[in-house]
Amino acid sequence: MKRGILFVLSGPSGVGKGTVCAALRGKQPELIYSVSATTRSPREGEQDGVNYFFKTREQFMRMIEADALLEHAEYVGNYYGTPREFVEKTLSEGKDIILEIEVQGAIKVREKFSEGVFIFLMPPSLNELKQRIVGRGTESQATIDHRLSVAVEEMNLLHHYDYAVVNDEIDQACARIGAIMTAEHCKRERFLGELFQQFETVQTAENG
Ligand SMILES: Nc1nc2c(ncn2[C@@H]2O[C@H](COP(=O)(O)OP(=O)(O)O)[C@@H](O)[C@H]2O)c(=O)[nH]1
Ligand SMILES: Nc1ncnc2c1ncn2[C@@H]1O[C@H](COP(=O)(O)OP(=O)(O)O)[C@@H](O)[C@H]1O
Repeated sequence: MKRGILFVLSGPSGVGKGTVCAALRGKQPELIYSVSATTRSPREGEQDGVNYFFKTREQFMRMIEADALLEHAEYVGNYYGTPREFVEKTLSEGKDIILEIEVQGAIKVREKFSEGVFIFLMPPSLNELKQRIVGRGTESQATIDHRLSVAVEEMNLLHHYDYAVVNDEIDQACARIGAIMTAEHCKRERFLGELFQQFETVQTAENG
């Protein structure tokens, strides 16, 4: 059976990964989303099992020991990780999956899934990135400062990715990601091999 494609959407905090992913959900209903585990406390309105699987540090450490995470990373004082089994099951069922994760984790996933498609979401400018982190209003000033300094370092990791997408307007960013997904499907279409064989058979018969 044809395997699904693993897409990884990454980029600095505040660039709009969550917003773009939520918009993509509406536009690409067949795409499956990986729900991460985290030790971060839930924000208002976040639900366990929907936004994240919220774990204590002990529970998270047990998941690491049991090799239940495809990758994990510490980010601004909390742990985040991708549950392995769900990703592997989805891909083996021939469905595409998208991981919305920070850059260290994305680089670790690349080591295991070199055939994955890695997309780096870029802010239109550093100033706009600052505005988005502050404007979201979910973090304390100290966390905002920490996230901003991490974001500047994260921008240097762009070369690890297959594509860079600027998130200027949400709809446009989604359209660019949709175009990448279509192109990656075209690259991998296995039926093209069969089709080609049919032509070859006809050609051989005609020539013979
Ligand atoms: N490595 C890794 N990063 C993750 C995972 N899940 C979420 N993240 C990233 O962790 C960072 C912090 O996430 P969060 O606290 O929800 O804040 P926000 O995404 O910036 O609103 C973001 O860059 C997320 O994309 C994961 O499973 N693994
Ligand atoms: N294209 C955009 N234009 C303007 N604001 C945006 C855009 N994308 C995201 N935002 C805003 O930026 C803030 C950070 O977005 P979020 O999706 O939480 O980022 P991330 O998941 O990368 O940390 C949110 O307040 C969101 O509404």
